[in-house]
This record gives sequence, C-alpha cells and structure tokens, in this order.
Amino acid sequence: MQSASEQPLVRLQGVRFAYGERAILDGVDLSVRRGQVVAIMGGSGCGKTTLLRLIGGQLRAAAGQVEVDGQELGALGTHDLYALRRRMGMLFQFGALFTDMSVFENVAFPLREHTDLPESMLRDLVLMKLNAVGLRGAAELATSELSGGMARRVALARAIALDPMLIMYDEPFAGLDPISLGVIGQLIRRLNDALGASTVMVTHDVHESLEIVDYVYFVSDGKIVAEGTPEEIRASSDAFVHQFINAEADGPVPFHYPAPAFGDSLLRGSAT
Ligand SMILES: Nc1ncnc2c1ncn2[C@@H]1O[C@H](COP(=O)(O)OP(=O)(O)OP(=O)(O)O)[C@@H](O)[C@H]1O
Repeated sequence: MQSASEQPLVRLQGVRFAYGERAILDGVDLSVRRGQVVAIMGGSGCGKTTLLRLIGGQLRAAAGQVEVDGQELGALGTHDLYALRRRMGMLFQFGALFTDMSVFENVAFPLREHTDLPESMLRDLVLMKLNAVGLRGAAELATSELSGGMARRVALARAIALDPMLIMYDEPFAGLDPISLGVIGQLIRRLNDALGASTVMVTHDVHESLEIVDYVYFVSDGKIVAEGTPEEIRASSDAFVHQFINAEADGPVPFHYPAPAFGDSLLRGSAT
C-alpha cells in the first residue's frame, strides 16, 4: 500500500462527464503527484475547464473516480467538500479582481472570508503574498492602476492567500504580452515550489508551459490522447502532439468541420 506522501495528490480514474446528453469526457485517467506542476492542453471546447471543475468539486463525475488528497469527491458531503475546497486555490480565466477594492483588499479577501486572524497578522500575510509576486509596493493601488500582467500577479497572490495544497489555473497566460507571459510562467513554478503545493493548469501556450511543467496531458474527443514529460512531448512522434506543438492547422484535429464535398454544396447552391 502507498504511503500518503507517495499517493498522487489528484487522481482521476475512468472519469465520464456529460452536459445533458452531450458527452464531454469519457474514461479520463490522470494524476498529479505531490509537488508537480501539470499542464492540461487540448483544442477549444475539448473539456479542459470541465476537468478543473471536476477536480475542484464544482461538478460531479457521472462515472469513475475523482480523488484529491486521498478523498473520493463523489463520497464527500457538502461540509467535507467545502473543507477540501478551502485547500485549493483557483484562478479561473483572467482571474477577475474586485474592482472596487485595493490590491491589498483583493488579496486579503479570502483570508477575511475563511479565517479570524487578527488584523496585524492578516496584514503581514497579505504583504508576504504580495511580496512573493513582486508587488508588495503596489498594495495600496486601485485595481484600475494595474497593467494586465500586474493584475494577473495580484490574482495569483489572492489564489495562494490560504496556502493551498493544490493550485489550479485556467488559461493563466491568456491575453499577456510575451514578457509578462514569461514572468507569470516562472511565478507559477516558483510559487508551487515555495508553497510545497501541486499545480494543475489548463493552457494553450505550449512553449511557455513546456518550460515550467513536470508533466503534460493532451485531451481530445473526451479522452487523454497523449501524455508525458516536456522532454517526451518534444521528442514525441504522436501526430496529435506534433500538430499541437507546431500549431499546424490540419492533422488528427481537422481544420474543416465535417461537411459534404465542397463541389456538391456549390452545385446545390447551398452553404451546406
Ligand atoms: N454549463 C454548460 N452547459 C452545457 N455545455 C457546456 C457548459 N459548459 C461548457 N459546456 C460545453 O462543454 C464543452 C467543454 O467545455 P470546457 O469549457 O470544459 O472546454 P475547454 O476545453 O476548457 O474550452 P476552451 O479552451 O475553449 O476554454 C464545450 O463544448 C462547451 O460548449
């Protein structure tokens, strides 16, 4: 039997999920070992965010198991699920900040919500988190005074405010210039290691991610179609991986939505 420290922090086995009749995931196996930064990649709409929401317990699998820190989410009651969720930091697309609060108050928010810390301790903690993302000096700024890259860093500081064991990011690089993108990538890695946490991130930025992650899963058609370390991914001869990392328009994922031959459509004088 594996000891707790050898057990993956996150383990999905045979996970199926559907929105109504529409199957999104079908037999997904995936695991995140403690201390790892893992990327989930795949085309638009393939179910990456859905995977994060299943791990975060906001959605329940229709079949299979989702385990976090040895606990099977499907078996947890609301109270235990909330307790587990408190130990996860989540930064969903663009990590919207509260615009009517200062940088300091944005990071303080989860601490005020979930703890009864005295104000002086709370202040020290917020400043430590802001320091970790290089923005201690920006504590009193309004969110309107931040650049896009700075706002993302504040969102990161907020996501780690409660020292999570698992940090999840959905498209952490979206909309960033190349320099901020590099800064955020390095921060994701550094914060993970400094906190002794594990990280799962959903991203389209293959090259940035391969620099900082330990392992990558590729999702397509509801399944994991490829996986490996960055070295294995770079060396992979798998057609899907090749298409994805070289940003080719056509490959196993076709450029064209299925349609009758173009000539037939034109002859019929219809768009289909
Ligand atoms: N609440 C919902 N109800 C019904 N369908 C949904 C819902 N949320 C998402 N979907 C559909 O499920 C599929 C998977 O969505 P998901 O957001 O997980 O994809 P994704 O891989 O994260 O996409 P993207 O990279 O474009 O963000 C999409 O086709 C989406 O349209």
